[in-house]
Amino acid sequence: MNLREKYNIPNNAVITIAGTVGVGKSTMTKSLAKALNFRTSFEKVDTNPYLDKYYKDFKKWSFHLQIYFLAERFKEAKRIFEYGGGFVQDRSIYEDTGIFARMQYEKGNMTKEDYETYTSLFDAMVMTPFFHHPDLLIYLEGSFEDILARIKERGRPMEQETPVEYWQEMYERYTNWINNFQECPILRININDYDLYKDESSLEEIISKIGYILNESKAYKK
Ligand SMILES: Nc1ncnc2c1ncn2[C@@H]1O[C@H](COP(=O)(O)OP(=O)(O)O)[C@@H](O)[C@H]1O
Ligand SMILES: Nc1ncnc2c1ncn2[C@H]1C[C@H](O)[C@@H](COP(=O)(O)O)O1
Repeated sequence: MNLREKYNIPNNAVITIAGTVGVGKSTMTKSLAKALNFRTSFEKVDTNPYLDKYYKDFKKWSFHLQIYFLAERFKEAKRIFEYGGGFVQDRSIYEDTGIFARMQYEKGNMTKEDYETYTSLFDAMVMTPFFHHPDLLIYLEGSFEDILARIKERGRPMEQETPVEYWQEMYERYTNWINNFQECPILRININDYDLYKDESSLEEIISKIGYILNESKAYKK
């Protein structure tokens, strides 16, 4: 019996991994999908035509980048829908709107008109049949110092050159955002409580919690 069956996780479940930049979403997405035999949905970073430019000039590129991410997330939502679920997704669409777009608008790096265009496009997209809330959002959290160390260790040049205040503000926004998040069930995991590299059993513990929450929320929906 595999771990998905052992913990009674439906094979059409959609699990989204959320959390600030560098916290460990992609690493968790890969490990979890492998253990559950699910497909993965990743963000495009290396082939993103705006990301480098965005980090160099937020004001000029914020709107372009948000539209790009929104289009990508929508295509992924459609792909997940067409497969009928069974996915682990690296970052949710809610973070694009609730964290990044909002932050750049509030900092004056996106005009009111651009922000309204962006949010109306988002609202129209989530009304389509392709878009479903995830069955579970796993929120990865840790201390700001630990997360900053991971950004440094990963070493993407554009992120190294970004002032630490950007990461600090994002960290604080994430803390507020998750405390008010209500779109789907949440599992909060502290990055000090597992080690996917050295301790394989820590993933099973996470999967058992996922199974518990998914089955609880299923019972609640009945
Ligand atoms: N469980 C972990 N223990 C130690 N280092 C980790 C762990 N998960 C991720 N990392 C490291 O942290 C950095 C950021 O991880 P990544 O998964 O790319 O984060 P994200 O997708 O949230 O930006 C990478 O260098 C990765 O190797
Ligand atoms: N919606 C977004 N706006 C701005 N920047 C974003 C958005 N979504 C992701 N990003 C950036 C942050 C990182 O530099 C890369 C990849 O994110 P990660 O959290 O490392 O997976 O894209």
